[in-house]
Amino acid sequence: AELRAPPDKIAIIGAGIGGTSAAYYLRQKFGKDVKIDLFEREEVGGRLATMMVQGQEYEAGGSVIHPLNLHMKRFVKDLGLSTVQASGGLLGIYNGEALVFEESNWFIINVIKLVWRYGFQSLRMHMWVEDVLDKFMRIYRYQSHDYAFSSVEKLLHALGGDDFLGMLNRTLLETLQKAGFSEKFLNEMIAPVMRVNYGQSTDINAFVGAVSLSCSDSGLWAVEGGNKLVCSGLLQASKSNLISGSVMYIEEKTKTKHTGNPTKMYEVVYQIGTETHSDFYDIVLVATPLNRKMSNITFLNFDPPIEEFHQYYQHIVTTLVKGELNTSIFSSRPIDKFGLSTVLTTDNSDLFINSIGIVSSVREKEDPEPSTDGTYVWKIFSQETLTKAQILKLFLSYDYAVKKPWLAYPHYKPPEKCPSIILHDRLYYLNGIECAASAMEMSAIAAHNAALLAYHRWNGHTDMIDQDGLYEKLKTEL
Ligand SMILES: Cc1cc2nc3c(=O)[nH]c(=O)nc-3n(C[C@H](O)[C@H](O)[C@H](O)COP(=O)(O)OP(=O)(O)OC[C@H]3O[C@@H](n4cnc5c(N)ncnc54)[C@H](O)[C@@H]3O)c2cc1C
Ligand SMILES: CC(C)=CCC/C(C)=C/CC/C(C)=C/CSC[C@H](N)C(=O)O
Repeated sequence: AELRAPPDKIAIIGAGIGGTSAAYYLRQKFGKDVKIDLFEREEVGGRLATMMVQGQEYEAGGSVIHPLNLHMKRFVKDLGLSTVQASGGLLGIYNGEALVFEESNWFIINVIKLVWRYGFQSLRMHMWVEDVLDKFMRIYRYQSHDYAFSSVEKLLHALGGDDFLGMLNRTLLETLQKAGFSEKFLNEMIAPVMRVNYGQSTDINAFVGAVSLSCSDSGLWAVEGGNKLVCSGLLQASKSNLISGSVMYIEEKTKTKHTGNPTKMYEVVYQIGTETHSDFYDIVLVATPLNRKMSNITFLNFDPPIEEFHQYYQHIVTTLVKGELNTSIFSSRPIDKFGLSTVLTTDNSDLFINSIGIVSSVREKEDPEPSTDGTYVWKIFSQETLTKAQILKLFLSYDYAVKKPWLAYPHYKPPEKCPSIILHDRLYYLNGIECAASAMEMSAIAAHNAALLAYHRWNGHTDMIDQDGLYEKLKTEL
């Protein structure tokens, strides 16, 4: 197909995994001559961030990556980074009175325990998640053939039709109830996984529920040295220009280019310290959640106006504590026989935490060495900031407790209506995909899609956008 001259300048707002992977894909599509500016007002990495304590670094935000997250896998390979395993250790589930489930070191014992308590529901649940993941994986084939989608809904529909898209409109609870799962299994096994991963219960949409349950698969991994290294690596590999400033306004204006032609461009107004600057761009990608609390970007004088997004993001606190766990909260067994390295909680546990688990530093290849003094570094997720009294309830003694609050991911409340990807002619929004599910891979998928969409729309390749029947069409192609 005919190609128009590439754009001169592209702006990306936000240098998290979404923004940096967008830079990477835009460079692949538009070539070396396009100037790409990447705006970041805090740290490169965004919600991929580490906390440094006593000379050791730990993941504080996005920490685990699924073995089938193929974009993340590809980035790590292309950037020459190394991986570490991100799961391990034994898991327990606490309901406020007792541990209702305790994992054993022996696979067969776990199977017997699960079948004894829940019949074959655990197996059926894995099959349900696998079915969702199978359809989800179709996106990689579509994207490798350069197909793009103009909305999150169209993207999800292309993966598995009405039923797949319909998962956004149903809660996980109603979906699994309809599929015959028992109240006991939902309360004791499913809700705790939703609490640790998304700070909510089974009231979230069924798609993000499946994504969350996929975290129970084996083979979860992380990037050695910290997941945020992917972002700095992509920034460098894409040869983009990092502008450490905060974007305040975006406005469409007519500019006369060097060719002498009046051209519609976007003026991006940003602040570095107390100084205000501005620059003009042909294409703009917004790679941060658009709401007042998280990005505070105003779209000036657009006709029709660009809608304001009010999606509420879940407040979650990550706390790292080095100390000796007060195991008597969870179990009457002697402390040296506790053996669990993660405890999840049920909705009615009446405990002030969602989860607690031993963490390894970002450089540890294996599980932490057995401790000689009974102390480990524990990562706690809670809805609110933990008080000293609460920490003292959880630990017999502790060396330190460091906290990081997040507006972590959307508060899911199906039916979900996802924000538009195309905000204006050449102005794109990536983070609407989080209304389906928030995860590193989801941002990378949104970034690839936005780069393809921007490229095809720039060149007028409408046949590469929102194609029906892609699955059937690509079945016979390599
Ligand atoms: C505690 C926690 C645990 C998580 N665990 C996992 C996990 O284990 N696995 C997983 O896959 N996902 C996990 N996630 C989700 C995952 O981290 C996010 O989905 C993903 O990192 C989002 O990336 P992003 O680039 O889209 O957004 P962000 O990382 O939020 O990036 C947006 C960037 O834009 C910048 N910005 C905002 N406004 C402006 C402005 N006006 N001007 C300039 N810059 C601006 C911000 O500073 C930020 O750096 C977790 C998230 C949290 C918070
Ligand atoms: C997108 C697909 C198919 C899979 C992604 C699965 C995945 C890794 C989801 C992560 C969900 C999430 C927000 C987890 C937060 S907590 C993670 C972990 N338990 C921790 O201790 O940090």
